[in-house]
Amino acid sequence: MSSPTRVLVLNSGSSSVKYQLLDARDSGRLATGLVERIGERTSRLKHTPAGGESRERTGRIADHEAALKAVAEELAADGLGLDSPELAAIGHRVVHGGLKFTEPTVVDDAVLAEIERLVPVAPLHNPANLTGIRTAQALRPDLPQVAVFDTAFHTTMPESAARYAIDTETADAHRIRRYGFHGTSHAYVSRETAKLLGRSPEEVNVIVLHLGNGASASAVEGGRCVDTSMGLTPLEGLVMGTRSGDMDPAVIFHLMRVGKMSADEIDTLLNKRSGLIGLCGDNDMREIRRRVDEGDERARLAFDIYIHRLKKYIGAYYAVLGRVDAIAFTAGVGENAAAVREAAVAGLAGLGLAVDAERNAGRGDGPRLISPEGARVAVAVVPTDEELEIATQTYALVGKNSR
Ligand SMILES: Nc1ncnc2c1ncn2[C@@H]1O[C@H](COP(=O)(O)OP(=O)(O)O)[C@@H](O)[C@H]1O
Ligand SMILES: CC(=O)OP(=O)(O)O
Ligand SMILES: [Mg+2]
Repeated sequence: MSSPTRVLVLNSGSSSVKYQLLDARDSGRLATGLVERIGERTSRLKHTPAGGESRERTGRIADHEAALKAVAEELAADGLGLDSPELAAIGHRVVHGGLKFTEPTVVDDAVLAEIERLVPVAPLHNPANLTGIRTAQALRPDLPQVAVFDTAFHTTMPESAARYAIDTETADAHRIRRYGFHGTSHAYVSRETAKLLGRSPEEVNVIVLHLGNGASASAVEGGRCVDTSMGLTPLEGLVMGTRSGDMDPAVIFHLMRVGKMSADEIDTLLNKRSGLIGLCGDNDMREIRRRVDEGDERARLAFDIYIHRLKKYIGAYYAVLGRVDAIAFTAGVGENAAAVREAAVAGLAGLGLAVDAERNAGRGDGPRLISPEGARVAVAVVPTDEELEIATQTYALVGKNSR
């Protein structure tokens, strides 16, 4: 038999698991799916086999281990079970890899220990990633498990961008620096943007705006990341669905001293009850736009704060790069919310930035330009595909190791 070519990719979030089974030879998808609201009574698993009808399971799925077992059952029902000899590896998105992991890595006990050590700086993400890996190991102990790190793409940032201006000894003692996240997406989208322009990644400077529930911006110079908006943890930077992004760090001391809140309470406040949901009670951009259109003032202000921050990062990264060839909008909000894209570049004609209203309102599956004909800077919608990128990297590593 020829060597196996299929890769199962697991993207385990704090309360969700996204997965895809792909054939690495042709990037073809055999099945995709999502488990949402893990741990709640209203959990939902949606499984879609390639070319077939989607199936749904509802009802409580207690934890990530149960979620993965349910995923394995759904795959088995399509004859794509984890016991398949055609499976070459399982690829995992791991959010925090610190500075150690600059490349995709086959998981062993030392790698697991390092991911565990980084839990305090990625408390929403790394624990779920670990459970995903351990459950997959238990289901297929013979298969290579490959970790693909969100932080890897950002390890090229110069020290001037990566360091905070705090006491160096203290920073070094606690490994405090800016790591950046969503790197797999920033890498993929910046390359796809170059392709859209008909140029090689080395030739172009791109600002990537990854706007999902978590959101981050990056400045990519000739294919290398030179700055990004998330820092030690995925809390810094843009306004997000439930996270505050940038603010004066003294807000924390004030809440401790005057608000009598504990560190854990403030952590929860800033990570889970801030951002759009803290500002207006909704974190879904569709709902916020609907409310704005109805004249809701709180939703309007939340939207304006979100856009103001985004615009500041566009300006900052324009300055960091000096020359910008393209701005790429990606992830759930970036790919779908025309109103966000329009507002983010409104008034920036002086920087060569504009969107064409008709192009911006249009839809399409692949990467597309939304700037006017002949614009100095291309503005584009470039769908991200973290799962495909993880599968490609996983297969490249496993293939290399087996040769
Ligand atoms: N049609 C749409 N219009 C506006 N926003 C959308 C649309 N579809 C999805 N979104 C936004 O995308 C977000 C999810 O993005 P996604 O990249 O899937 O996030 P994550 O990977 O962090 O879960 C949702 O919270 C929602 O606000
Ligand atoms: C790192 C991060 O914020 O990831 P997500 O957007 O999936 O929450
Ligand atoms: Mg995401």
